[in-house]
Amino acid sequence: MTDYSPLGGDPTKPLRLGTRRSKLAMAQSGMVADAVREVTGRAVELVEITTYGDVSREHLAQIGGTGVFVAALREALARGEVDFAVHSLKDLPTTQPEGLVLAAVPEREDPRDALVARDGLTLAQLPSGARIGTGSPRRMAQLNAYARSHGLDMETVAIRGNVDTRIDFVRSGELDAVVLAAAGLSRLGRTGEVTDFLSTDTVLPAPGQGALAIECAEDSTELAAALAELDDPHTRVAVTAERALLAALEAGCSAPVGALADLLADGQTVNELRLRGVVGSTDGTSLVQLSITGSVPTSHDDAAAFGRELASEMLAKGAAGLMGERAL
Ligand SMILES: NCc1[nH]cc(CCC(=O)O)c1CC(=O)O
Repeated sequence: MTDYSPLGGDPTKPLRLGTRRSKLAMAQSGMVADAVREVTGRAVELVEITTYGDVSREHLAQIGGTGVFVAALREALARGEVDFAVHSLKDLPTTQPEGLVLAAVPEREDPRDALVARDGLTLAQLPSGARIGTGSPRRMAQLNAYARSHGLDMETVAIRGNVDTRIDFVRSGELDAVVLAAAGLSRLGRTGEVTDFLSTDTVLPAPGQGALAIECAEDSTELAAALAELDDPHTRVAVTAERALLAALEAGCSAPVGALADLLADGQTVNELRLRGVVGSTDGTSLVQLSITGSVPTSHDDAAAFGRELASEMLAKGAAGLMGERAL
């Protein structure tokens, strides 16, 4: 595919966007397709690709955690079957494979986790004995730590599945609440079902949560340049710092690691970046939670250094010992 340039050649040919087939992935890809049509003036067609993460009923962690949703899309890219692919950034492994580039990270949606509980309950209103469903060790660790510090007797229950499956646990009365990414619900037009947007002081999201990643082959230089118009520099800086933290902790997307970089503004001027990180045991008995603030990084390397610095401070406080239980 060395001299294959999707933006050159026949302009009547649609650009092929590789996507997972879940409702959420299709919604995300549809939004990106619209934006790409706008910036390129080209037709964009969605090519659905089934990934192992979509067909397996096993818990994500058991089938290898990091990257199960991503591998099949990348293979299709590498084989030249699609021109570009859209991923949820939080599902992307932190190492960039040879030959592929992260052409754009568009403006991030709400990064917070959201509670969908019975009877409109907020986290603070959940009664003792409440059962909360989540398959994420990161969410478990922080929810259990919250319960402990508030003297609440809550139980986190391991579940997995798509958005409908997870919300059905609440509808059916099997669970009192489930926790999902607010961004996913928003892209599906379902924020109305959220009963509480969880404060990032209580639950830090996964690194990159709420952001999308648009990836293409490195040698599709014209396409990469066109896609770069969809890049949001502030989001890019934030997620670069968050993912460098994750990488330096040597953790994957199923590790109990939360991170969020905020740009702090003084009036209209963005002048500082705050990066918060957390790692915890899933039972919530121990959490290492730290934050650093500094001037806004002006390069990819500076943003990554920001993440590595927080990681080394967390490791000095015992973070490594809390990631032993990879997965559930
Ligand atoms: N791990 C699955 C996954 N990957 C991305 C999202 C939501 C969208 C996003 O974070 O951008 C979800 C679902 C969830 O965590 O509820």
